[in-house]
Amino acid sequence: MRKTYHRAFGRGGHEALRGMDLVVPAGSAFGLIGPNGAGKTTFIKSVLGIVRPTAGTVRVLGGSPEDPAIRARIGYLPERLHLPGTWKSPAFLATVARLKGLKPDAPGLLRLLERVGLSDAVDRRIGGYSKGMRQRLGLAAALLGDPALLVLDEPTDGIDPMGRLEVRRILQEEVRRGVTLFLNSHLLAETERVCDRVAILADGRVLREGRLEDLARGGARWRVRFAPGAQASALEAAGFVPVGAPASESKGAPGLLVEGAPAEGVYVVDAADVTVLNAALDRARASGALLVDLRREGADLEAVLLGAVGSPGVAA
Ligand SMILES: Nc1ncnc2c1ncn2[C@@H]1O[C@H](COP(=O)(O)OP(=O)(O)OP(=O)(O)O)[C@@H](O)[C@H]1O
Repeated sequence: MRKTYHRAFGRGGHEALRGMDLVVPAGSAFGLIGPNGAGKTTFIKSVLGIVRPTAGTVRVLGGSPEDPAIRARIGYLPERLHLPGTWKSPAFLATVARLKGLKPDAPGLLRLLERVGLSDAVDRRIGGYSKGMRQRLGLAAALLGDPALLVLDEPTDGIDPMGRLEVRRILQEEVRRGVTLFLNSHLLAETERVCDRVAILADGRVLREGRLEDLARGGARWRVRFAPGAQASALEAAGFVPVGAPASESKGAPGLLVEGAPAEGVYVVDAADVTVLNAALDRARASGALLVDLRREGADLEAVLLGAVGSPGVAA
């Protein structure tokens, strides 16, 4: 898909999307990340039929984003929310429900407001709401009618950490319900916690796309620290490789290259799943070793993003 914004009264234009190709599997929690100006909002607006691609096609929920029946199954929280300041939230939600072709049901709307943590604010005018409260109201509007697809552009913008936790809980509930979640957030920790797939967009193109496990977490390698006194030979026989040891010296895991400064009691082990990991730990414990710390090796999403788009100076 391509999108060029044409300049008024001028020639040429700005290519916001330059051949973007992306499939979001149904039922996934999909995160779109990338630097400012990458084209994320343009892509979201194309998916929603708000912006028409210059070239290419968008299919959403098996149909066209311009089909009202398809649009009715999408919940959208825009990046910039425009809310009627003199209204109260139940009236606002009732109007959004009507616009979505739903019959507003007052107790249902109050339950929804309670779900997003706004039950104490139903009698106040929206104009007096904080940024976080406005975002929560926007989320409630997006959730109206139990959409099959939730498209959220910076949903936790302006929300405090406790509020973010609440929003995350709601999004996780929705994903468990079978909703497809499409999230654009500059808070990478947010994307990491909520999403199972991620695409990195830069300069109008998808640079990387895949399961978060595969992109970010390095998957199979674990770093383990044992209490002083553990028998190194027994640990190596159990598959643990001391950090800093050249691979050739490793008996337990041939081919495993372990970089880093040698640190007493610190080892890595490759284990494809938790059963293999626990079997290795059982072998270590059987030799008398005591586990002190265990963490998965691998880059976080920030490192993956920087690796894909280069340094911030280059990426901007
Ligand atoms: N209506 C428009 N007219 C002209 N250019 C636009 C328009 N909307 C976006 N652009 C340009 O298209 C490019 C992509 O913008 P877009 O808002 O999609 O990026 P983004 O990844 O969402 O950025 P951010 O993270 O800053 O919100 C930018 O260079 C932007 O200036």
